[in-house]
Amino acid sequence: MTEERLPVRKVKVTALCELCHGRKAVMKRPKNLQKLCKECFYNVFETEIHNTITDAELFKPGDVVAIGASGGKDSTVLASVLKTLNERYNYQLKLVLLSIDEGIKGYRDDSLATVKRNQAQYEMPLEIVSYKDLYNWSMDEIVACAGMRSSCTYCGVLRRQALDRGAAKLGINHIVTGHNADDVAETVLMNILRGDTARLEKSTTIVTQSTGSPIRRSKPFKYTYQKEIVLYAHYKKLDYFSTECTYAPEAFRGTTRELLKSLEAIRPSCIMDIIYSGEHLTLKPKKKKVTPKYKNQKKVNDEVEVNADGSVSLNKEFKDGNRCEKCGYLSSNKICKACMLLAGLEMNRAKVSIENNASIDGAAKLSKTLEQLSF
Ligand SMILES: Nc1ncnc2c1ncn2[C@@H]1O[C@H](COP(=O)(O)OP(=O)(O)OP(=O)(O)O)[C@@H](O)[C@H]1O
Repeated sequence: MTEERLPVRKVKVTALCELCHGRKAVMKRPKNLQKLCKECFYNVFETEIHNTITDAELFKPGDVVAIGASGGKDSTVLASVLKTLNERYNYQLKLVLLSIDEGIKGYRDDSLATVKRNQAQYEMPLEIVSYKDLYNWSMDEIVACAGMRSSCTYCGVLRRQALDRGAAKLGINHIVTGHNADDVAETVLMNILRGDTARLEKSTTIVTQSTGSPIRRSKPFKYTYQKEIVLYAHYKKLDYFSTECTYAPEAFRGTTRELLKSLEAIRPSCIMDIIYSGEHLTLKPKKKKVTPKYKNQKKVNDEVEVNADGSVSLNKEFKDGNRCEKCGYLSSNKICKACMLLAGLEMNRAKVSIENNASIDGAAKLSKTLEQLSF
């Protein structure tokens, strides 16, 4: 996520807070340009998140909830606000920090140091799960093998499963993430621009769950502006890590983000308006699948269906609770997405190793390597 300058609009020193009418206003609230003092800002910011949580009935007393903690501003503010609300409204939650170490030198190692400090500051247990341990690949190795272009695709799929596995290891079935209103609006816009109606339908859902997984994910910041998260972290002096990921952000998302920022500058409410539009979109019912013309004509390849993302689904008898044939983790597909990507990487690594060996020792070494290959 692009790090931005502190989004405080200048307010005349004499202006009073429009909520308490007693204290001096120190900012114009990014969401609606209301002039507020610090205390009233904290209050509306936290109360809106509390309302999101209660309206969507995200938690129930006694829940153990894992906070996806990257050390960045969103998840750090999320940990801080959830701790505050849990105490203020007696949610009776047990909060745990769950971090994924993707293995990105100079980035994730530093941000994990922040999460470790947060662990002490917020008095929450911390679990760290690494790509290297789970998949035997770090992101640095993946990029060295597959290049920068698709790094976000690999990282997204692997992180999703890593978070699920980390939560499962702790016996937790609810993960909250710091995805905010800007992220949600950006996703709606991106799916409209791509004509991706299947994803568009789901892009504003506050609670999601992968097929086959018992673990729910939710976004308590669904209606929280990124600029307000930055302001809150700044005024509260929260300890967070603010460096960009070493690898390039997904190009199309980056462009959509810029578009959204330009729109927000002209009309701050457009972030909420896009989310509202996404929530109220009604899509045409999907066309029914074409069935074979003749009763006795058997569908070719009845057992297996290849999905748009390259993964393979079994026929309808393959139900939730099934496991990936390669890694054994829960998956509604025969081979889970992570294993599909990793298999592609292994093939690439083998290819690179063949090419390297060929240049050193020539054809004899190449045929020897080929004999050893098994996919
Ligand atoms: N390495 C990680 N470990 C645990 N959770 C993560 C990790 N990376 C991302 N997340 C979760 O996913 C959310 C969105 O991640 P994204 O990569 O979009 O970063 P971001 O918007 O900059 O968030 P943050 O400021 O929290 O880093 C984060 O707020 C966090 O809850």
